[in-house]
Amino acid sequence: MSTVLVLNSGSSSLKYQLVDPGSGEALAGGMVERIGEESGRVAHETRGEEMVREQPVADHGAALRLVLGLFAEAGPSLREAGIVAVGHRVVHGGTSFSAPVVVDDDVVAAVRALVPLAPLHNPANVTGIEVARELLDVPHVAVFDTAFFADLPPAAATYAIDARTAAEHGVRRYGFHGTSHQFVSSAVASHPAVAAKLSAEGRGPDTLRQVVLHLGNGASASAVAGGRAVETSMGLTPLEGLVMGTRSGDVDPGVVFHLVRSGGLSVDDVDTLLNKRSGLLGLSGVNDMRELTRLVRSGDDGARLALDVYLHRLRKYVGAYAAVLGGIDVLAFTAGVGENAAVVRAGVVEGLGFLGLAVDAALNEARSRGARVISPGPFRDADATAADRRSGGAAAAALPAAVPGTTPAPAGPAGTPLVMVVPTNEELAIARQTIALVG
Ligand SMILES: Nc1ncnc2c1ncn2[C@@H]1O[C@H](COP(=O)(O)OP(=O)(O)O)[C@@H](O)[C@H]1O
Ligand SMILES: CC(=O)OP(=O)(O)O
Ligand SMILES: [Mg+2]
Repeated sequence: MSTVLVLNSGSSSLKYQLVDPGSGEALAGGMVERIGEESGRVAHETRGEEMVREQPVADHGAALRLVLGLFAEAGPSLREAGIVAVGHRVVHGGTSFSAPVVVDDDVVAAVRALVPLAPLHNPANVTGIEVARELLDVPHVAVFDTAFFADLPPAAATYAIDARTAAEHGVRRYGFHGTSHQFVSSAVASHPAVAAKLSAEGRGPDTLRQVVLHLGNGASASAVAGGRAVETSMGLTPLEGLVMGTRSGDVDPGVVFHLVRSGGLSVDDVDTLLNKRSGLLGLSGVNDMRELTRLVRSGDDGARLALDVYLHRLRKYVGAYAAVLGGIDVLAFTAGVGENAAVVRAGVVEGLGFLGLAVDAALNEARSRGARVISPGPFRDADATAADRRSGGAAAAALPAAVPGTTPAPAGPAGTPLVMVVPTNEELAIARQTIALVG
């Protein structure tokens, strides 16, 4: 067996997974949280058993040493598991990287040079790579969040600001979460229900138009035409676009000038405000979608407004991307919120009936693993039908609606878009790209 250790180093966390790219199986995985804080925590899971430790973790070096210790103690042994490489998630690849690369000193220097464009993410990525190279004597591969979007059409990648200034400072739309958007859009394209739909319409896969919504703590949308990304909501940095857990997404840039000139905030203050104290957290006091929906159910007005702003932004993007694509065949939901929050999926689709989008309530609320169709109509897979039977009403209770309900468009046999839930697996995608390079 050949396995890849995948590392996703965040500013105060280290997520990891030992993956067999051949079978797709995760042999172990976990997360070190609150690195550099007074109280740290690590949870390591293997063979369905979780081992949790609460202890201070000084830095990313200490975090990785701790993780390697847990592999030795709780298994599996990295050597026996046949580790052949480490795959690193790197958030910003700038214009230097449009594909995975084997890490050497020059690559580390280039990732470090991109820190000003991703101050929240790239410093941790650099540290993670440096520490891992020291501790694990196997090839290391960097897989970039930006790569899938490296070839966006110029009209989508270009900001309408002075061209010379933009070029001088590398100002353009880069896009992020690309590993996830690529994984999900390709899972959509190879799904039997999608193949059946295209075949019924007499069309090839190169005509497939998808909108993918990656809704996690960070959130982004992409428009994918025939497998190629043609638009995405994150920009120069992962701050633009959708409303996120703690990030504002789109705001008028004038807000920044106003807060600096008249509000007495420094540029760093505004950076922190928009990245860490905005989004759902800024509007409602909580950034976790589970807590937010609980507050909405309890009648909390701030939470209701936060959810409405979140859903309004999503509907706006789906409509815009349908226009960019000249139509929509599949709307796919993924990541923590997209995969689990039926209420969010229903809330996005509500009001988009004019595009032919609709969800079947039972399918939407079924708890089911695996990629599945949740719209009504003929192109449903066996998995969805089974999920339908299993659901048995355990689904999320409907929330009080602020948006007037619209009647879903009747499901037509052909031409009607599918709404799907497609679990993302960035670790598997990184492991596969890593092994493809060094295997
Ligand atoms: N069962 C659930 N219902 C609603 N939201 C959920 C559920 N499980 C996870 N989430 C939400 O998913 C988000 C985290 O998504 P995730 O993709 O893990 O984020 P990230 O990788 O960016 O840390 C959180 O807002 C969390 O509330
Ligand atoms: C790029 C980005 O926003 O990543 P994350 O969602 O992991 O913060
Ligand atoms: Mg994520």
